[in-house]
Amino acid sequence: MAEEQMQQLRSKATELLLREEWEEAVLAYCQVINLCQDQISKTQQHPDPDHLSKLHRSLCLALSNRAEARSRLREFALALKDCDQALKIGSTHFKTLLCKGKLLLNLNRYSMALDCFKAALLADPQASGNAESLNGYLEKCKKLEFLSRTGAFDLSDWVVNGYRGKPPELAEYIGAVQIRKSGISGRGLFATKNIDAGTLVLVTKAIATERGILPSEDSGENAQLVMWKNFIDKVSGFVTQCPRTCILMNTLSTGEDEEGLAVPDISLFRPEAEENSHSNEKPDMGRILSVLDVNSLVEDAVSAKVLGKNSGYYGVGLWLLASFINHSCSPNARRLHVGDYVMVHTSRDVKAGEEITFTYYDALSPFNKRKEMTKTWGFQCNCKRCKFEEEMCAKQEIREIEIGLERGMDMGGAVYKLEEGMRRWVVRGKGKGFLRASFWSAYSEAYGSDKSMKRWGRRIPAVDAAVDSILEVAGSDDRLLKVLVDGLKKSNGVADMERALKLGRGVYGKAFKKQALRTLLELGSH
Ligand SMILES: C[S@@+](CC[C@H](N)C(=O)[O-])C[C@H]1O[C@@H](n2cnc3c(N)ncnc32)[C@H](O)[C@@H]1O
Repeated sequence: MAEEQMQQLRSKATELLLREEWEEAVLAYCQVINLCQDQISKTQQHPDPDHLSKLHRSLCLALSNRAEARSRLREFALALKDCDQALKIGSTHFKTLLCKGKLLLNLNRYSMALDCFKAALLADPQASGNAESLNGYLEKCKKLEFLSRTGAFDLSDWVVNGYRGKPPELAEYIGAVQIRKSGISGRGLFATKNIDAGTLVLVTKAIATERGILPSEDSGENAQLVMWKNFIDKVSGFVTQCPRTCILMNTLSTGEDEEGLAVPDISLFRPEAEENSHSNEKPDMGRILSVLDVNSLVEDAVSAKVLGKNSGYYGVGLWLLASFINHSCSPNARRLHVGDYVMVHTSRDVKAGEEITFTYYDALSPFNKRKEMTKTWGFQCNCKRCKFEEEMCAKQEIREIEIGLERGMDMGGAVYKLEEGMRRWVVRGKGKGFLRASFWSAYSEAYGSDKSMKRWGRRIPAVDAAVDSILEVAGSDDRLLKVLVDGLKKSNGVADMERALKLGRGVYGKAFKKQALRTLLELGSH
């Protein structure tokens, strides 16, 4: 009687699994598992000595199938628990090892996933007819584990081929950085050694992203609200399913009392970090909302580039480790979005011990405008440039230039007035770069206008000198790059190509060979 019932339940569960009705399949397998466990506890009374091992086999398979269904529902933690329980019964159960490997791979735990796939191959060298896919997983794990260890990403072919096909496989990577207390606010990310411009400091996959095309009516505000709601749902769903993500989310700032926050060890964010699944940290919805408010990033921002399929969309996401990067108006890093990954690289040379920063808003704008923008972000910028410019911007001439620019003043004249002012106020070194960055729009317009250059060209600095001084304090930026690239195009590439490529590396990072970088800069292949 019980055997018949078991048979029926098993058939029903298998059918649901085959029909890919995952939620129903989970429920059906729960019944099979309960029945198996119940029978196992009563087996002493059974006449057939093989009965117990049969029941164990059934239980192992049911747990394995429930794990598969749960993994499709993205209930990763529960699926992993099922796998572990199944492997306790049959440590070489092929299907379970394969499922566990895939789950670990999904959670970016490459070495552990590799161990599972290797064990699966050992358990069944024919891979139950799945040899091709098992070998595929083994290769993928090895490659991702290598990338994660070395950071040797290369997106060149994909770029040169016009982003055709899927973006290349990326992996979690942490470069020469650590989390420390920051002089800017709370915690920040710091270089542990000297780093060249364009070097990757981290690559990480989003906890969740939400993308859409914003309609032009009401400037897409309603669509943005709907997206934001979907995004919150995705994040909270994932945090509820995955205890590790919950623990990591709880290390992020809510914007309140940042000075009192603990400094987590960066190794916590490494893919091979110990799982502390016994932790009973629970997601708190109010906290999640504040964390998202403070740490979410918009893909298409001034300090970012979006490559490939997601470039036509408005996208928002949460990338855990990137959330420790503070804003500076004198940034030294930028980010690149590829699929659900963010790649953060330095945009100028960085010294050991220096804080890694990018801009949350446009750093090539005047102090007062930046001050307004920080208000929408809910903080007051404490960076060195703001401290310097706060004093400078009290000067009457600077105010006059700001007002003049708003009223359509001749840009060459504005640049001349600022340069004269800096000479009189004895502004030196970085100070010049700071103020030129603030009024970059005037400089770029003046340099781009023949009329303006005819009148002011001899009295204002050469374009190279202005660009260099801004680069030194604000790192590479598209707009600085554009001036150089336009110059290169005008001179048919006779001008300094190496210099443009160096700047290009600051904007795009070093994951591109020369030819790909030229494609990105739209310079063809000279
Ligand atoms: C994404 S978090 C950056 C990491 C954060 N400092 C922490 O300890 O987790 C953003 C928050 O950091 C603070 N912050 C970032 N840049 C800042 C700056 N330049 N000046 C003042 N506060 C800043 C603000 O409180 C902001 O809401």
